[in-house]
Amino acid sequence: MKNITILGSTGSIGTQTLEVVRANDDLKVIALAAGSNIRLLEQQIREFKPRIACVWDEKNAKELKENVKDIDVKIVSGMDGLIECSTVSDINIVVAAIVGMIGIRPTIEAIKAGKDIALANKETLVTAGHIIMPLVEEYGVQLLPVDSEHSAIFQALNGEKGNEISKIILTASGGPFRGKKRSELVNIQVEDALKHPNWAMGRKITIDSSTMVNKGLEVIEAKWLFHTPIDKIEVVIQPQSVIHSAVEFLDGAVIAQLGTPDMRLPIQYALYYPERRMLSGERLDFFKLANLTFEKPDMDTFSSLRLAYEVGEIGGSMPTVYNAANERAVEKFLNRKIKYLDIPDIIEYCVREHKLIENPSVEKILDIEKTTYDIIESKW
Ligand SMILES: NC(=O)C1=CN([C@@H]2O[C@H](COP(=O)(O)OP(=O)(O)OC[C@H]3O[C@@H](n4cnc5c(N)ncnc54)[C@H](OP(=O)(O)O)[C@@H]3O)[C@@H](O)[C@H]2O)C=CC1
Ligand SMILES: CC(=O)[C@@H](O)[C@H](O)COP(=O)(O)O
Ligand SMILES: [Mn+2]
Repeated sequence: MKNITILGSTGSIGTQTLEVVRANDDLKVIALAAGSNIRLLEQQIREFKPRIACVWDEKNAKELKENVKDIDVKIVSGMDGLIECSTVSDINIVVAAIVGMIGIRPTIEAIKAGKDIALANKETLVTAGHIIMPLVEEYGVQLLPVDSEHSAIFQALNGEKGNEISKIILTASGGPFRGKKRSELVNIQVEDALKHPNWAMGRKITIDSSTMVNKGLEVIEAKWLFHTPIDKIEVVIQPQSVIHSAVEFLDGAVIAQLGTPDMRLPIQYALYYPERRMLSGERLDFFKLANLTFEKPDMDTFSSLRLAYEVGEIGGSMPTVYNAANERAVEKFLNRKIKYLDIPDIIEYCVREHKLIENPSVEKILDIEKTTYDIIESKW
C-alpha cells in the first residue's frame, strides 16, 4: 500500500490523480488540500476518506468542518495546514499539484520529512531549485516529475541523471496563437487564450501556454531536474503534442516518449516509479497520425520564452521575479484588469528593474515575490 497526500486535489492535476487512485486499490489517500473549492473537497473527503483535509482560509475551513461533521476527518487551514498534510508520518509520497509559489514551503517541508515528491508544481522548482535539489540529495528522497515534458525526459533517461546527455529536446505545442505575430495579439481576450489546442488544464497554466511562459518555466524546471545547462535545452514546437519531449545522447541517439495527451500517464508513472502499471485510455495509433510536424519557436512574438532563457542562465533571484511577475500578471489578465500583451511587458519590466540576489533563501524568495507584486500593483 502506498499512502499519498495530494496538495491541490480540486484542480486539474489533483482530480486526475484521484482518477489514478480510483483505478488502483493499493493507493490510499491520507491527506487532501485545496484552495477554496470546499464543495468538491467535501465530495472527495466522502469518497476517499482522508484523515486530514486542508483549505486555505479559516472561514472555508469552518464551513467544511460543519459540513463533514459526520465523518472522522481533521480539517486544517492555511500554511500550517498545508505543511501538516505534507508531513503526515505514514505517507510515502506527496503529489505537489498546487498552482503557484504557495507550493514552495509544503514541498520543502515534505522533503525534510523524508517524503518522495511527485512534482507538478513547476513554480516551486523554478524559484527555489537551488534549495530543493540539494535537499532532495540530503534527505535521500525521490523527486519525480509530473509535468508531461519532464516525465517524458525522465522516461527517456530511464531515471538516470544523464551525464551522457548531449541535449534535451523540450517540446511545446505553441499554444493557441502559434504562427501569429505580436500585432495580431493586441486584442486577445481571456476566452481566446484559454483555448489550448491539445490539453485541458487549469486556467493559469493554460494562459502560460498561450504566452509560452509555460515553456520558459519548463526550460528552468528541466535545468534543475536533469542537472543540465540551459544552453543544452532546446525548445521545439511539436503542434500535435504527441512527442512529449526527447533526449539526444552523446552518440547522436535520440530517445523520445510519445503518447496521447493524457496527464494520468505521467501522474501514475511518478506514483509507481520505477514500475509501470496498466492505464486505461486511448492508445497512440501510428496509422491514424496524419503527420508529426516541427517548428522553431518564434521568440520575437513570444519574447517571454527568450527572457526565460536569460533569467534561467543568470539564476539566483531572477527566475523568482520572472515567475512572480507572471503569476500576478496572469491573475490580472484573468480578472480582465490588464490586456493580454501586458503580461510579457510586465514580466520584462520587473526582471529589468530587479537587482540580482545570489542564492536567495526561502524567506528572501517570498520577500521578492511580495516586492514584485507591489511593483506591479503600483504601475498597472
Ligand atoms: N493541468 C496540467 O495538465 C498540468 C499542470 N501542471 C502544473 O501543476 C500545477 C497545478 O496545475 P493545475 O492542476 O492545472 O491547476 P488548477 O488551477 O486546476 O488547480 C490548482 C489547485 O491548487 C489549489 N490551490 C490554489 N491555491 C491554493 C492554496 N492557497 N492552498 C491550497 N491549495 C490551493 C486549487 O484549489 P481550489 O481550486 O480549491 O481553489 C486547486 O486544487 C501548476 O503548477 C501547473 O503548472 C504541470 C503540467 C500539466
Ligand atoms: C500537459 C503539460 O505538461 C503542459 O505543460 C503542456 O505541455 C502545455 O502545453 P504547451 O506545450 O502548449 O506549453
Ligand atoms: Mn508541461
